[in-house]
Amino acid sequence: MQIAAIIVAAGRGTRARGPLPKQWQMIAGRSVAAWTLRAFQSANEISTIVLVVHPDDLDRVKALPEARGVTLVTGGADRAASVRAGIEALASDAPDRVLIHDVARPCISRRLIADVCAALETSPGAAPALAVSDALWTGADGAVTGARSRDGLYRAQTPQGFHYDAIRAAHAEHAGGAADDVEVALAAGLQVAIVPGSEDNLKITTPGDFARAEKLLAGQMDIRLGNGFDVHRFKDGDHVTLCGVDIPHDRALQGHSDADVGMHAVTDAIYGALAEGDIGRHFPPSDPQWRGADSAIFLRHAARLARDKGYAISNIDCTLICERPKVGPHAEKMQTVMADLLEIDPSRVSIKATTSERLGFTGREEGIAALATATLVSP
Ligand SMILES: Nc1ccn([C@@H]2O[C@H](COP(=O)(O)OP(=O)(O)OP(=O)(O)O)[C@@H](O)[C@H]2O)c(=O)n1
Ligand SMILES: C[C@](O)(CO)[C@H](O)COP(=O)(O)O
Repeated sequence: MQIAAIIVAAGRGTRARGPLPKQWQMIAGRSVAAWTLRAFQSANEISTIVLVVHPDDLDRVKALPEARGVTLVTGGADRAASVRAGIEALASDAPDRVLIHDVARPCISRRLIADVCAALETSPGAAPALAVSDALWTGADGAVTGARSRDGLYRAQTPQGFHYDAIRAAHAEHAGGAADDVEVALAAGLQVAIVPGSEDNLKITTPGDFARAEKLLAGQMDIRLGNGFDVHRFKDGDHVTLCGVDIPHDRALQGHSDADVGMHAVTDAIYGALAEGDIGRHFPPSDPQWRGADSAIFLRHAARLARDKGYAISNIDCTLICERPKVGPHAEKMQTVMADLLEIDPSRVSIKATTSERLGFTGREEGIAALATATLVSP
């Protein structure tokens, strides 16, 4: 079952005001768009993300680490046109289902995404909403002119989910002017199930909404720190592999796998932050299938585990401790290789080295040690 998410972000946020469109303004340490993307990136159900942006924002979005791996599409003159652009971008490799979400709802929870996906098992459309709980009036010129029943009235939220082919056809037929995709679906005769929404899933619309969203996101944030330490002794050989880079040397490192001591320390730091033990627990040295294994397997596994548990890797810092070989000339390549395996921006990966002033086992060149720290952030 392929479920895609379309995040519409091509609006100008005029009601929210501010120096930038609301999706590029910062709350709780990152942009509104980054928070929204992260929520969908950490949802296990979602396989593809399309971000629909304004043409003026393309450079800004390309510089956003959270936009890595996301399909970018330029939007249209109104929300519906932007949604259609997102839907058409998926057509060549059509998903089974699609969730359409406002970028301006950054406090969306993984729970709500999962609930909408689950409701699509039995309905061609599903969307979160909250029953209206205040009394409803009509008014004119600052005075109440009447009362209305609130029975059966709901406040609509996003993500609004649909079977892909059905919502694509519904949007293609619609004359325009719909407030949301549920309205488009209803016009095409699709049934839409109501999923209980959340007061926290607010849409940033006016300036006061930023503070409410900031409070919710700052409160939700779970920051985890892990450390890793590893040592491998030298043996005869002609190169060492450090942080995924082969470096010619007059010795090699001994180990059950490829003995990439730096990659092992980083992998253990991630497992540590997740309280998930260490490499030995996930890839027992007693198991012959890991003999000589490429350590990238271990690192990818740890990074995927972090994502599956809803964490983004915020940064990695690794120190290699050896007299030789010199790490400096290879550090940039190591940074790129590690960032690629971790699926994060290279600016979030630090690889450095030190000698131990010829003291101890590293000083006597009996082996290489590595020490790493990983910071994971949720949501
Ligand atoms: N041409 C448009 C207009 C809106 N949207 C998106 O639709 C969502 C809901 O719209 P709204 O909250 O009204 O955002 P803006 O149009 O940006 O705000 P405003 O109406 O205050 O200018 C937002 O995520 C917005 O970026 C879009 O993708 N393309
Ligand atoms: C889609 C929506 O968020 C559902 O509540 C809403 O209709 C968007 O309205 P806007 O006027 O475009 O902000």
